[in-house]
Amino acid sequence: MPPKPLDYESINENVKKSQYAVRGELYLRASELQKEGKKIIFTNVGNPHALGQKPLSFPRQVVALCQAPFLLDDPNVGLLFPADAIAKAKHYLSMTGGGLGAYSDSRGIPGVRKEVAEFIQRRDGYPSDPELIYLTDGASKGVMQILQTIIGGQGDGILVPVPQYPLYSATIALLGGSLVPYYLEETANWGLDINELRQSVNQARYKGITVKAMVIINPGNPTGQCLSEANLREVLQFCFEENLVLLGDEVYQQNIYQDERPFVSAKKVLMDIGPPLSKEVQLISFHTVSKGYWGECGQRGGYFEMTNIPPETVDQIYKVASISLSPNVPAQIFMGLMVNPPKPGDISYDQFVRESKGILESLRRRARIMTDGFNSCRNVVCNFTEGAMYSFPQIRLPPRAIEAAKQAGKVPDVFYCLKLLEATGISTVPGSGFGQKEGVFHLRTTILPAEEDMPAIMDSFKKFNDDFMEQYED
Ligand SMILES: Cc1ncc(COP(=O)(O)O)c(CN[C@@H]2CONC2=O)c1O
Repeated sequence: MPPKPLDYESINENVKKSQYAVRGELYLRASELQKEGKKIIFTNVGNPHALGQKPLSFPRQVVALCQAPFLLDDPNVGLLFPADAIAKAKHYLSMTGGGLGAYSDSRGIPGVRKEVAEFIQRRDGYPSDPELIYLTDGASKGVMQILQTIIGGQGDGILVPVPQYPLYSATIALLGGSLVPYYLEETANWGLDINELRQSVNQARYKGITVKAMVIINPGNPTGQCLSEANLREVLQFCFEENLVLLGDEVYQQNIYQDERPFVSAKKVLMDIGPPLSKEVQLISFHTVSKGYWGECGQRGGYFEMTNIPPETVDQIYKVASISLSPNVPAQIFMGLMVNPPKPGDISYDQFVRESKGILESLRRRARIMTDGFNSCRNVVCNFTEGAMYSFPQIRLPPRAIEAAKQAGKVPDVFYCLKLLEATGISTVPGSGFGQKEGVFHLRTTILPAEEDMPAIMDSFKKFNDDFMEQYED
């Protein structure tokens, strides 16, 4: 009997090649332990609401009214919802062709795309065209669609930072393309070195790979570094010289925990540079409602903006977007609300600022608590989380621990993270899931556990780690 079409040996080899560690072996083991009744702290995913963060009130009020427009006809609606939420709900409902249950335009609701363009203009000080902004089911789907547009086969290479967020490595594998790594320098606070970039591109070309794009994740995941304007100018100049499209993953642009390097978009720096680059360099910028102080991961709202992309290519991207009919409509409203939040003088403005500021200030404190906690541990060093939502400490494993991992048939940092999980219930992602230099080991955790729980979590980690090092050190 020949293998059936969906027998393992029959399925697409690219599917088998793709890996996504954020919900990989550690997550699966943690889920098993949870089922057995062990208390697990899931810090593997940047999923703020799953770790207790409360949603912002205003967006939920607006979307609740959009989901249940009959409430707007209730004479008591004003007793439960502020007037500006009611007005906003009517504003978005008027944009949908039939409410949240109807498909929207495959590129997203034009009115929301216009609000995204206006946000980008306010942020960067340069024009943004709503026709070149597509709303997507989370930034993930936008990234996947653009990579699909670029990668035609094994010969097409994508420059990806290492450590990287495995959406990129997994999607490149799925599409049968080639990942071309450029290593971030941990000792330079995960700095990006143009010479390293050039070397990676040359090595790839030597192997016959056509490097077509470069990914930057700014702020970084898992590394948390924020790129300076100078870094971005170097990167854009590099893309211009090497004929690369720049994919600017900027989903953490609201998550900034230091004042030295505030977020600046690749779009703004490109426009600041001026011609020829500002007219020539192709740039796709991504954003989401999943991060920042919104953390609305489950809503699945995102966008990408296209800069210097030829109309005939935009038409192809539109055609492919049409295959999926419509991005999810409630999430488009969340996106509209994110880029166009309550303004000074609005009834909900004070509450919105209080809630959002509170979340961001707490994240900044938690970034510091976690970094300092890791740096107080034996054989652990950790760069400060300048941005994003993660801490990525280096774990200096003694040779006997590496040997024990080998005996257990595990990659060293997987071995360490499994021991950590079993001992403390802290569920992390091994650094090997993000890529790292040979012989250097890390783990990624989020800075999302509740602030009041953070000291106890760090104490629990320190006890485990120092006992582990005691056990395996010579
Ligand atoms: C750099 C980066 N880009 C895109 C995404 C996708 O976001 P959407 O929710 O908009 O699709 C994530 C999600 N971060 C994952 C999710 O949680 N932990 C992570 O590392 C991310 O970290």
